[in-house]
Amino acid sequence: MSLVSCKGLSKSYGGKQALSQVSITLEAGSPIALVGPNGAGKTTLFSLLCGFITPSSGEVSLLGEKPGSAALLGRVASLPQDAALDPNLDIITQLTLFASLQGFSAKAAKAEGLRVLTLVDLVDSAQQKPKSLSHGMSKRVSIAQALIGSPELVLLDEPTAGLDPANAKKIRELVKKLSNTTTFIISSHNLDELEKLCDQVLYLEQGQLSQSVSMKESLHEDYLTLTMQQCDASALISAVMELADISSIDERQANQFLIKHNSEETYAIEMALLSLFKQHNWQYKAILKGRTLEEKLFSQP
Ligand SMILES: Nc1ncnc2c1ncn2[C@@H]1O[C@H](COP(=O)(O)OP(=O)(O)OP(=O)(O)O)[C@@H](O)[C@H]1O
Repeated sequence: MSLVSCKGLSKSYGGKQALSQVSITLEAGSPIALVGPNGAGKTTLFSLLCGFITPSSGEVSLLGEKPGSAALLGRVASLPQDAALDPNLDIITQLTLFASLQGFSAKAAKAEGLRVLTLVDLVDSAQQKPKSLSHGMSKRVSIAQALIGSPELVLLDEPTAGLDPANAKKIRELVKKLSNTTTFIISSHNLDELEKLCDQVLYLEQGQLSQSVSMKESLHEDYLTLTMQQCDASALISAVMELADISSIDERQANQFLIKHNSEETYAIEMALLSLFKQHNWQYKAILKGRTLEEKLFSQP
C-alpha cells in the first residue's frame, strides 16, 4: 500500500486556486522533499494531507486511509510551519498530554514524552516553560511532539527555517537517524539541506506539481559538478575541454563548473581532473558526482 496517493487533487480558497490537479504516489522510505517558491501551494498540500482542510476536488489517501481519519492516529504526524507550544504548560506536561491523547496510559505517556525529548536532545529542559526556550529549542520540542508514538509518516513544514546552523544540523541528523522507520516529507527553501537528506524532490509551482526529481539518479548521470578555490575560469575551461571524453564545461556560478562527459567510468574523468589540477597547481574544493539540486530544478542541461 502506498504511503501517500493523490489523484487530481485541487484546492481553491474562494476564487484563488492554490493547488491544481496534483497526482502523485509516494512510497515509504528515504525522506522526500517538497520544494517551490513562496505561495506555490506547499502548505496547502500539507494541510490537505493532514486533513486540516478538505480538497475542492480530487482524492487523497495516506496509508490507504482518508486524511484525518481515526485509523491514522499515531501513524501520521505533522509539524506545521507556525506550530506553537502552550505557554502555560511545561514541556514534559504538554508532551505527556499529547501522548495520552494518542491512547498512552498516564505512566507510558510520560515515558513517551521523555523518549521524544531525548531524541531531540532536550531532556534537560523537560520542566521548562516554552517562554524560556530559544526559537531553535522550541522548534525541536515541536518536532519531538510530532514524533510521539513513532509515526510511519511525519510531515515537516520548514523544520529548520530561522534556526542557527547547529540547531539545523541537529534536526537533519535526527531525520536521518529515524529514516529507517519513519518517512519524512519535508518542505523547505534550503536546497543544500534537502540535497543532503532526501532521495526524492517534488517541485510545486503555481499549485502544480511540475517536477519530481530523484537524487539517486545523479550517481548515474554523465555530469560532474566541480567547485574550485579562486581560479582562472577561462584557463580551466580550455584545459578541461582538452581532456578525453569531455562534452562540455560551463561556469554556472563563481568558481562552480558543470562538466558533462561521455565516459562510462566517471572515476577516469575524476583522475584526469586531479592530474590536471596538480599539473597547474590549481586548488579544488569539491568534485560532486552529478548535478546539484538547484541545477536540476532550475537549469536546462
Ligand atoms: N486560507 C487561505 N485563504 C486564501 N488564500 C490562501 C489561504 N491559504 C493559502 N492561500 C493562498 O494559496 C496559495 C498557496 O499558499 P501556500 O501557503 O499553500 O503556499 P506555500 O508554498 O506554502 O508558500 P510559502 O513558501 O510562502 O510558505 C497562495 O497564493 C496563498 O495566498
